[in-house]
Amino acid sequence: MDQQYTPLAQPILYRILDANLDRTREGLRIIEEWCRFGLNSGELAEECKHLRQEIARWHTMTLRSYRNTTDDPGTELTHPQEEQRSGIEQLLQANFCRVQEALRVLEEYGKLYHPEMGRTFKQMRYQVYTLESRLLAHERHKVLQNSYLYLVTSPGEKLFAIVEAALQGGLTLVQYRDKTSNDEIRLKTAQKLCQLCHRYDALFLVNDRVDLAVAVDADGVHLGQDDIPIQLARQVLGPQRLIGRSTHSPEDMKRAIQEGADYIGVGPVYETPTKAGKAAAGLEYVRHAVKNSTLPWFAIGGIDMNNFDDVMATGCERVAVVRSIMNAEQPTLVTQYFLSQLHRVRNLRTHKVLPN
Ligand SMILES: Cc1ncc(COP(=O)(O)OP(=O)(O)O)c(N)n1
Ligand SMILES: Cc1nc(C(=O)O)sc1CCOP(=O)(O)O
Ligand SMILES: [Mg+2]
Repeated sequence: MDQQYTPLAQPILYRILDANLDRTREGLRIIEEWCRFGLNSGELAEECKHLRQEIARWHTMTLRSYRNTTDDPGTELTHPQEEQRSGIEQLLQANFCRVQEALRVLEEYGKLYHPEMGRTFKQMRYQVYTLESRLLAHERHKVLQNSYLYLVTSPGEKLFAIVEAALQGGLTLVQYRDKTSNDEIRLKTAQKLCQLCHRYDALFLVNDRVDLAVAVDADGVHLGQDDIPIQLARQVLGPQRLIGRSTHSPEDMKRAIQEGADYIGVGPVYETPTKAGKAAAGLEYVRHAVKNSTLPWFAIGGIDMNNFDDVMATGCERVAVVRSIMNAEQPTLVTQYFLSQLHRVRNLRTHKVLPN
């Protein structure tokens, strides 16, 4: 592999290759740690390890012997953003970016070193793009699986303050729902909410609007029965974003599962002014979901602290609310209350104190 290209370029070329082989291995190691300890995904961790091993094969003693860290001006160059990360998502994104850039360098300069190197690193760059997509999808599904409370927002002056207060209370799933504003406002609001949610490592979905979800790089979209088909939304959003579907009957549920939704809404449990004129599907439909839903599902519609125990008595384990949090005097406390009750019921069921 240590084939000489031109005597003059060799030390420079070797230093470039050494530095970028190091960069890819380090970046992949950081990603691998998250796959292993954060996501508990042996499969993804194994893929990172495999890539690192493949890279190590090219990182020969000869290339390493050209390293000269003391004279490298690049070691002093850091960007302020490198010193702070707002959350795991940003940390992963920064490291994927670093790995992909370094792979591109290896692909180009590698051509001057060995004909096989350019091809290998080109292939690896595409493998890393796919890994990034799979990891993102895995990450989103994992947060969804662990989310038991879902806040669906309503417009208002205190929107951002309320959502942040709920996030501080431990909320991990937020849907932006605004049926009245114009698109300019919707876009700006969705952008801000998306950033806010991601700062707290919470998922951010957009109600109805696939285009807005893509525009702000949201984690997914929530579609009603009258919105576009799931297959079409999937084509636009790709496999790594989440798609939720409202269901109001056993037939809706069956169809949403068949069509590939990632989660469903089950309701309205009670009649609610938030969706005035819509008849309640009732607790009977919630019981149907307990027995039949193979997807994560959220009971929604008129749920508050007073009727929460009745909803949970059906066997339900996830709820979505609008007014209970958006109209609360203390959204952090209400969020904490819901989350602690949802956790308590799950614990009692696990220990068979309550029936499943
Ligand atoms: C979690 C969740 N479930 C159901 C709905 C209702 O969606 P949809 O039927 O599309 O009605 P609108 O919200 O668009 O009025 C939801 N938004 N979220
Ligand atoms: C937006 C929405 N969708 C529903 C459904 O059943 O699909 S019920 C609902 C409104 C939920 O608001 P609140 O918590 O204020 O009652
Ligand atoms: Mg809708």
